[in-house]
Amino acid sequence: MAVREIVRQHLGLLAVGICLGLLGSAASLAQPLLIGELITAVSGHRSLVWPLVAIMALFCADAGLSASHAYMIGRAGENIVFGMRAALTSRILRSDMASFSRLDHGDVFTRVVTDTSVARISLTQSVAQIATSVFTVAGGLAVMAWLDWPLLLLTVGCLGAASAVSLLLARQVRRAAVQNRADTSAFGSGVQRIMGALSTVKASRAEQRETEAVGAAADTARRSGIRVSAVAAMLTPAINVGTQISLAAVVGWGVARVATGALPIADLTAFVMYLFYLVAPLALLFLSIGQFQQGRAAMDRVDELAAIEQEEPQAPRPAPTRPGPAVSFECVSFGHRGEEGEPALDDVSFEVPERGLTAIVGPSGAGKTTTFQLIERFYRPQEGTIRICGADTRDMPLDQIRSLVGYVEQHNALLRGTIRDNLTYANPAADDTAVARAVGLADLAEVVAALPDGLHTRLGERGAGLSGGQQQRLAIARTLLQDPRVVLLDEATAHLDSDAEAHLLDTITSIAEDRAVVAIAHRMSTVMAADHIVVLDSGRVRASGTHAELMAADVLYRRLVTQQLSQVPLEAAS
Ligand SMILES: Nc1ncnc2c1ncn2[C@@H]1O[C@H](COP(=O)(O)OP(=O)(O)OP(=O)(O)O)[C@@H](O)[C@H]1O
Repeated sequence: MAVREIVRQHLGLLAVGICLGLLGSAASLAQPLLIGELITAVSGHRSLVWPLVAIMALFCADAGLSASHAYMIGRAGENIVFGMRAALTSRILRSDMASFSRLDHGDVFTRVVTDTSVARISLTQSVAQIATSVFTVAGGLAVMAWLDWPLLLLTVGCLGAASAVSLLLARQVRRAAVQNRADTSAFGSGVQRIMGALSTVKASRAEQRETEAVGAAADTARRSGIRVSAVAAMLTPAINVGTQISLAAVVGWGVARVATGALPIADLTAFVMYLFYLVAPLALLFLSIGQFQQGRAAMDRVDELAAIEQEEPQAPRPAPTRPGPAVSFECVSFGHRGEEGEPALDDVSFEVPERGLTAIVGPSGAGKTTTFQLIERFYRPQEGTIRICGADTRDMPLDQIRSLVGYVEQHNALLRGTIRDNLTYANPAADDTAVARAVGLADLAEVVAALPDGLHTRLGERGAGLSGGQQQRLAIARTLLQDPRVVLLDEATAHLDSDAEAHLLDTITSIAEDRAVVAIAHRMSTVMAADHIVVLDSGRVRASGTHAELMAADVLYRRLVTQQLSQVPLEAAS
């Protein structure tokens, strides 16, 4: 949803706020007129009661209207920023994986958090300020014309020149602000990057280098920020100089006309007061135009992110499933860079039985992870058909695919929060019995019992607080709570001792008893335990069968196994 549509939803509140501001300006505008009346009453020896009562009433109305205006505008602003953030979050969560993976995540963060704030100021405070300032200035000029139009012409001449300069400056502000938004975002990306790889930075002794690199980005943002301030700072003085020149000219010529009797002193007093009243709204007008221009740069960035390609539209209803293979690939081809690039999978066909463990093995870059990504429908194949439980994934809503398939990733599978939060992430309604069963199946009961707060123990970023093997078993338990028909398991490559390895294998084989488990197998023990093995090489299915069949028939498989037995990680053999 574009920023414009979100603003449209809150236009009512914004309009009420602006109207209150305009009424407040009208109340301010009437004040010099009443003060003129007061002067006339004093010089004419008339009663001062009504002029004083009217002035006090106007002061109070002005204060009340200004406060309500500020509240309404602030409220509309918060509603708009909420709308933008909610829309962006939803667009990101439903974005097409290929499009999302091309984005700089630090920049995405800056757009969602900072640019929305900057856009809010521009869309509410600046717009309201521009409206009330234009009204006040126009109203002031109208009253001044009524008081004495020759003096008004003089004023407009002086102020017009200053306004033209200010408008030129406001355009410069926009240009400088666009650059500053980009520089701030680059700095945000740098911070995000080092936070995500702090241990690598430390292990590589790159602290000083990174301090300098991220510091340089911060300095670039500082410089462009100073440029914005420098140009914006010239806006108010430009208008002030214009008003001061007008004031000197008006007072000089006005006094001369009072002396000749062409202009009453009360009118000149009121005229000069209006001129003073115009200074602040005029300065605010150009300041707000400058601020609005800064916000437009942020709005463009919000709109750009909101336009991120979304996952394909959902099929209206679940496709019927039937007994048979849990997953089948029929002549599937797919390239991460589209049809022109090198295909990651080329004419791939294989089947995964309804129950049991299927291992996918192959050298690094063979296309194992891509196979999982296609089953989860993170990407769409360019050719061929993928079926899950007999249904063509093209006809299935994404929700149906992702509830039938559970995905246990090798890395980054856990989130900050308690162990229970992590367990129930895919099925928040799971009760304690189901949680305990999943914990038992994943062989985690002892681990959880040994923790100080059991299931309520809090984990750090990406599951910090548990070992690699425990993290993966927790991810398996989470998938089991989702009760999928197919479990995709990207087996952890980190070294596990033989006990932990045996635990993990027991877990995998026991869950494969009543569902299909497809494992990207890095360990020989998993490959040997598999009921069915698919060998991938350079994006093609090279062979498939049982361990014994493949040992007899496939030279690559034999080499992979031999190298694994001599302790070389399976995927490194090519
Ligand atoms: N996001 C991506 N953009 C472009 N190319 C990609 C992307 N992801 C993977 N590839 C390419 O697709 C091919 C298959 O990659 P994939 O990750 O599926 O291999 P893999 O067998 O899982 O490798 P590994 O065992 O090393 O993880 C590789 O040539 C890889 O360079």
